[in-house]
Amino acid sequence: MSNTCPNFTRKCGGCPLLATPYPEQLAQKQTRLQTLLGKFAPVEPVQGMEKPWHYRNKAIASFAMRQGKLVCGLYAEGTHTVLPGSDCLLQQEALNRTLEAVLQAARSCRWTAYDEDRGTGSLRHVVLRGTRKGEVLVTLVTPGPALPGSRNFCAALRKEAPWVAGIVHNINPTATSAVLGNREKVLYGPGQVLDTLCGLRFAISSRSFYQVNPLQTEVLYRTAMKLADLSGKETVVDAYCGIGTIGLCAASSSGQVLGIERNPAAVRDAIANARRNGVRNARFTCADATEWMEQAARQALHPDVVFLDPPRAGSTPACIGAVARMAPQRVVYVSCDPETLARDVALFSQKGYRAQRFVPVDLFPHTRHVETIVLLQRETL
Ligand SMILES: C[S@@+](CC[C@H](N)C(=O)[O-])C[C@H]1O[C@@H](n2cnc3c(N)ncnc32)[C@H](O)[C@@H]1O
Repeated sequence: MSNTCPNFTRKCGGCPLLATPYPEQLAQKQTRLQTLLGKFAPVEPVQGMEKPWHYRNKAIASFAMRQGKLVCGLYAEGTHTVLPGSDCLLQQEALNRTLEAVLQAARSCRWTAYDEDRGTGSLRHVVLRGTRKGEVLVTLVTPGPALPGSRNFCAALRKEAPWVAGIVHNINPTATSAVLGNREKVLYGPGQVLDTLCGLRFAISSRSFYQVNPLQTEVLYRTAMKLADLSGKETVVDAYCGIGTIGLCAASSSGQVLGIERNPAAVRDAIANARRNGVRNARFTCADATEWMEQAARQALHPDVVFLDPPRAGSTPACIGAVARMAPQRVVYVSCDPETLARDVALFSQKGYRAQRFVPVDLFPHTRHVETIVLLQRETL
């Protein structure tokens, strides 16, 4: 497929590698990983996608006014200038169609874009979460709680886009770059959508972390399970667990799973996801991963396997130190940033954990990002 994205020349910045053939993108990622991680253990070939298009299940678009008309689209890179359009090559096609339908429904309600300087208008952003079945959760973000005509909006949107399974109104009065605020009101449906990963069903709400590429996430999680090599008896910690996906995938092959996550909405989703899937041996706690690990180490918890899947910034020296004091046989570290992974693997090796192999999975074609899993094995002294 050729680069036919109009925003590529207008520079939304979402896919900087679009002009590079996909095999060449994978080769570049491989070289970078080899340079950063090859000194610790073998780096396996990056597992790419057969069809690296329309994989993203999440879209964030912003509203603006152009010649008196409401428009919606991505920001031009590093700016707050909206590039109108809904034809992204990375987003699921259902999300592109939904963006167009949201815009039409908002125009039919005569809504206008929020103007930060004048404090006028109502619409800031729209966030879409899609499932593999093609259902979509729509979250409209406004600066205040008033959204007159929201019933008409829901009716118009549902008519245009019957696959929309939920509509949420999020209120974000802050002047920061955060898209979503803390207050929400469900306008239509259950306020979340259900997706299937590795045979389990997961509810996703607007504010929870959920991997953006479901096909490749299955490759990632299956690899993580293989590296964890669970026998059915182990105590497993899933740190930075989000909505519980990794821990719940591990639960049927573990004795017990303890999931740790800082975002309360994600923890609520994780608990509901365990119930939804009939998982009885998983518990989820809302806590900072470092604080939880330090306390667990003080209480002499001895997990057999620890999964770590931190955000881009990686884990912390204190968290890694506490994990090492608990002395699990295996640590399976899932990372979306090779630089912080290299830093943390070096820390683990000082604490007696040897990297066995790195398995990279390309969750983000046409971007510079790549996901990598490493198995760290405790060395016997
Ligand atoms: C890369 S996501 C991984 C989520 C999950 N494992 C998955 O595959 O969907 C990282 C998660 O860590 C959470 N997080 C970030 N900092 C944290 C911290 N200090 N303690 C606990 N959780 C944290 C985020 O809210 C997010 O859900």
